[in-house]
Amino acid sequence: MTHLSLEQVGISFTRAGRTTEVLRDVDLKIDKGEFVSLIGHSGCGKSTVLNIVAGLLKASTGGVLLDGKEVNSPGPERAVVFQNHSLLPWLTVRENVALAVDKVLRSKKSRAERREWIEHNLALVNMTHAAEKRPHEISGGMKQRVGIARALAMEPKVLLMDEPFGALDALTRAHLQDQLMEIHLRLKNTVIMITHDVDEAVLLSDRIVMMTNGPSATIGEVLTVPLARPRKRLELVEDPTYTHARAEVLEFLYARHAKPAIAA
Ligand SMILES: Nc1ncnc2c1ncn2[C@@H]1O[C@H](COP(=O)(O)OP(=O)(O)OP(=O)(O)O)[C@@H](O)[C@H]1O
Repeated sequence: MTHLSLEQVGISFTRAGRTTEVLRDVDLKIDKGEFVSLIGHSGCGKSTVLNIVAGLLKASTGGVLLDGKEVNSPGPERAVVFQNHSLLPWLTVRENVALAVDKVLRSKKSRAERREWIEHNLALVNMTHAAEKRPHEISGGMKQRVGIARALAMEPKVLLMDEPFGALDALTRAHLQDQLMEIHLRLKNTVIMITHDVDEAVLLSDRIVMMTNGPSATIGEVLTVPLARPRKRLELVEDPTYTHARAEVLEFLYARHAKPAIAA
């Protein structure tokens, strides 16, 4: 059975009496453990797709199935990491992770097991040393790492990431991409990640889902990235499979589906 399935997903929004169809017939099947990126021009509807999978928005047509069950509300089996960390500022790093763990795993793990699980997830993103700090005392990259730890600590079936590294400088971003690849290799979570960064999409993904421009946006093409794992960014720079995949995505975005305003 397909793990996660988007079936004929469509959505329209009505604003001031005008209805716009943002998504139409979005069909996608994702296997357990797959890392899928969503890429497309700004405003095409990537976050809307993710929010429908998260259960934060309801599709106007079609729907989403996770392990055969229809998704119609948010749930801890679909954890979301946003671009701008959403940590509670008055809690420490450890308390932020603990809040999610205590809420979601109270009935599954004893108090001692939960304490251990919190430490395990902080260690997974190398944040043990800063566990007592509050969000304003740590860098943007560290906050994103805590956000990822908090999401992973909920033991989600699917990790949904909306431009998780978009606000970070290039070096921090590369570091977190490497960490995410390592975590994914170890835990084999199913991931859907939105990105605007073509290299990030190729480096991290098993498949890259490329969306057409809206309104009525849909999936234009899906590119499989047949690169073995673990992947090493330095070794990939000159790998023909890597450069081919990169060129395919660039051609989709800037030739076949260029934004009308910037089309040559
Ligand atoms: N709740 C809403 N009500 C009305 N319109 C909405 C709503 N949510 C999204 N939209 C519209 O849907 C379209 C797609 O938005 P969305 O944020 O999904 O795009 P995106 O591809 O994620 O953009 P970006 O890359 O800039 O983040 C936009 O035109 C947006 O204005």
